[in-house]
Amino acid sequence: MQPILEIRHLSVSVENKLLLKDISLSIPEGQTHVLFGPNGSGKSSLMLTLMGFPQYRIEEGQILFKGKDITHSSPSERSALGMGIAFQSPPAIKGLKLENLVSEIASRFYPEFVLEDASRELSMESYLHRDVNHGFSGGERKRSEILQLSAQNPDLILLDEPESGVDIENMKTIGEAIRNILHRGAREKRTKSAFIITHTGYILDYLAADWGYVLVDGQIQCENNPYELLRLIEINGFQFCETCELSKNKE
Ligand SMILES: Nc1ncnc2c1ncn2[C@@H]1O[C@H](COP(=O)(O)OP(=O)(O)OP(=O)(O)O)[C@@H](O)[C@H]1O
Repeated sequence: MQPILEIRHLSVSVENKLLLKDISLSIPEGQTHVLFGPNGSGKSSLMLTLMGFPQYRIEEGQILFKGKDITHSSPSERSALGMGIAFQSPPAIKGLKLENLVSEIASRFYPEFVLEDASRELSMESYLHRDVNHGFSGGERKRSEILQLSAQNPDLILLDEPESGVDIENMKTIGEAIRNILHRGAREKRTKSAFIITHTGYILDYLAADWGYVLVDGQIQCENNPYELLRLIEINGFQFCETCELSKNKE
């Protein structure tokens, strides 16, 4: 089956500093893959590169989405093709009501979206009239991000640390909402796909993750079952990658 996302030998720089080195991976349609790695290893940079943010300069390699070469496509072209992202630290937008933003997203991407149901699911009803993320707490910003993703209904969901700043109760709300987006329309076709950055792995309690990678210093050090990788990281830290038997990349 054709992968929904394929990254081939991708190297990326920001401000003349090489951040990502020779990254190759492939996410089959319907699968959820996970990206682990220490702070500053380049995880967010990879997500933002995938979404097409122009400050991330592609030095080498290719990104294919649904078989189409999107290496040089704009973020709006990528979202039109079915790619969506929830940021690690979503920005506030003064003067734009959350309800108007979400309705606009739904009208462009997913007209079947029912704002009332989705905002109830995420306990966001009382935030709809407020400016997007303005004065929102960390957890409220995350729920606002997932509401926007829900209205976009993308085929590939990029999630940058969905747990950060979220309490345990809200983690359940967010985890279940993400799972519902992934399974939406599952009767007609396969589950949607996701690529998720996580430090704690809490989100993995709500999703069935298929594969995981450990990124260290801009390179994928090893890859394998994500639950096993998380267990090893918890016990040994990221150093285990250097000698790990799980590595598929090593000669
Ligand atoms: N736009 C940018 N301009 C300058 N430096 C950048 C930019 N984006 C990323 N970097 C640098 O690239 C490195 C990797 O950052 P990145 O945010 O991708 O790491 P990360 O693995 O997501 O870290 P964390 O787990 O702390 O979120 C960092 O040293 C960061 O300062």
